Amino acid sequence: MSDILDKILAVKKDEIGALKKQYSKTALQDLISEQSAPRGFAASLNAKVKAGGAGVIAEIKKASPSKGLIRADFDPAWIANEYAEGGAACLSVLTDVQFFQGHNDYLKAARSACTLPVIRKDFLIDALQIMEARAIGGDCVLLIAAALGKQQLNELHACARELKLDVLVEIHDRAELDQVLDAGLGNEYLLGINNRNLRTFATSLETTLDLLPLLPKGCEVVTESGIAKPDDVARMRDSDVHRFLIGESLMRQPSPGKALKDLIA
Ligand SMILES: O=P(O)(O)OC[C@@H](O)[C@@H](O)c1c[nH]c2ccccc12
Repeated sequence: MSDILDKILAVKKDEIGALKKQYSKTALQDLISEQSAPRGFAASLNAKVKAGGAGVIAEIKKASPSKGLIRADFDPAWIANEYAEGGAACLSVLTDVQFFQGHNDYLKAARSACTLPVIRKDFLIDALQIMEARAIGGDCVLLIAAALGKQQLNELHACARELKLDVLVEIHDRAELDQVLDAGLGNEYLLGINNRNLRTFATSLETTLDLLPLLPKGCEVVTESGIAKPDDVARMRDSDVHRFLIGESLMRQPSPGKALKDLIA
């Protein structure tokens, strides 16, 4: 039986086919050369943590396959400003159209509206999509271990670094952690632990807490998904996890910025 991740990846393969028809590598390189230098994504996140705060990647997400429509009143530029004022270190913008009702234009709008660095949140399995991420103004890309083999992970990471993009590598369990550690990425990446299983949608903060003892020393870990209450943040920070990726709980509030402030106060 094919699960949601398989379904998404099948659509991505079609999208990559279309992208290849639309842009040659040189055409994308031309678009990239028109972009300003990426804003330091990891640096912004780490600066908040160094200063003793929570480093939050605040997510701009209209809908998801597990929750359906999350926010009807959806203005990415306005939300980006809310998040910036609420103390976010970085933004995450969903660009997947079919499953998350995202768009590349939402990333452009959010990034132009503020000075925060932005991660392109999508299912990236081809170098062309990494180039596209840079061409639309992304500062960081997500690489999902569950969607990639070791060698692909290594190649896409190298491609991103060459384009001066930061990388968030996402895992969900021990096997994926081993896969990432074996992929030979050096230490130039943020390690995201997704508390949500992308195949079943089951979400538990224990996912992060259980994997912590297995992580290499000095690993810059980001806990992702299901963070909804100040107590969730406190629990993580008590376990020395200071970087967060938070979407839904903020997007559901009338003022996402105020919600962020309250969450990390
Ligand atoms: O809305 P939440 O539960 O706060 O989760 C945000 C983020 O972690 C989630 O959107 C996410 C994590 N990894 C992903 C991979 C693809 C799409 C989405 C995601």
